[in-house]
Amino acid sequence: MADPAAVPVLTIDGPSGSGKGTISRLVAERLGWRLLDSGALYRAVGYAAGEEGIDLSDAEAVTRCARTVKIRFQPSADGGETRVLVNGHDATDELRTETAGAAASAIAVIPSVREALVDLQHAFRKAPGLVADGRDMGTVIFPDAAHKFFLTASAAERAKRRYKQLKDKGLSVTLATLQREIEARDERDASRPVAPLKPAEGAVVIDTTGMPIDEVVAKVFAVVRP
Ligand SMILES: Nc1ncnc2c1ncn2[C@@H]1O[C@H](COP(=O)(O)OP(=O)(O)O)[C@@H](O)[C@H]1O
Ligand SMILES: Nc1ccn([C@H]2C[C@H](O)[C@@H](COP(=O)(O)OP(=O)(O)O)O2)c(=O)n1
Repeated sequence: MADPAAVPVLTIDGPSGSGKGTISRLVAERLGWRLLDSGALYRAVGYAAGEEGIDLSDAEAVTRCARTVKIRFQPSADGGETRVLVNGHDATDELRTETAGAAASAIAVIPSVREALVDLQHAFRKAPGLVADGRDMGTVIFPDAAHKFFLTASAAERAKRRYKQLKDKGLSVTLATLQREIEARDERDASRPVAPLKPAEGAVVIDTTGMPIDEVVAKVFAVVRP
């Protein structure tokens, strides 16, 4: 079997709404590489735990859930959004809400939950390459990645982006609440002792405030040069 460590990885970390998912998808498409949306795994565990009636601060029960939950990414038949199946149920719509983001952030502070998801994340590393998006892709999960990026943008701009995204999907949200939730999540993700949100050593930091998506992609490819 080919050595997974020989498969190139490009990591894109950053806070909520910085554009990680969008940029990762575009970069992976252009390189013809696989994609790992690690945030979806944490969201899925938070969701599955909630479905089982588990208190999200019960580290033991949430860890058991993280070890047993079945998460499957299913490309949509019409080329649209990838569906996320959690224990066989299509939970894509539930997972995109800010409630699911907050639940993911809450269970992500539990070290044994993070450990339970490591092998699953490493399994995405398959030829010809992987683009991995999250909080600790460059620092913890793929420290040997060839290219590491960290996207940021002002909290106000990230809240505006998320507001538009959720409104477009028909969800009822307010800008002020979203900005508060995003700032609370930033604070928790960046201050936790294990795998906190921070740029990996040597990561290229891109402040995307006021920068169009194609320009961010161009900045990535200025470094990667396919
Ligand atoms: N540079 C950008 N300028 C404007 N909008 C952006 C930019 N990057 C992403 N977006 C939009 O912001 C929203 C959140 O982006 P997303 O990629 O989901 O962020 P993240 O994965 O970091 O939470 C999406 O609707 C996306 O289209
Ligand atoms: N690699 C990761 C990815 C996500 N998390 C946690 C922390 C985040 O607030 C939640 C949700 O992450 P996700 O990337 O889906 O959220 P955003 O799209 O950035 O809003 O999961 C993590 O701890 N480590």
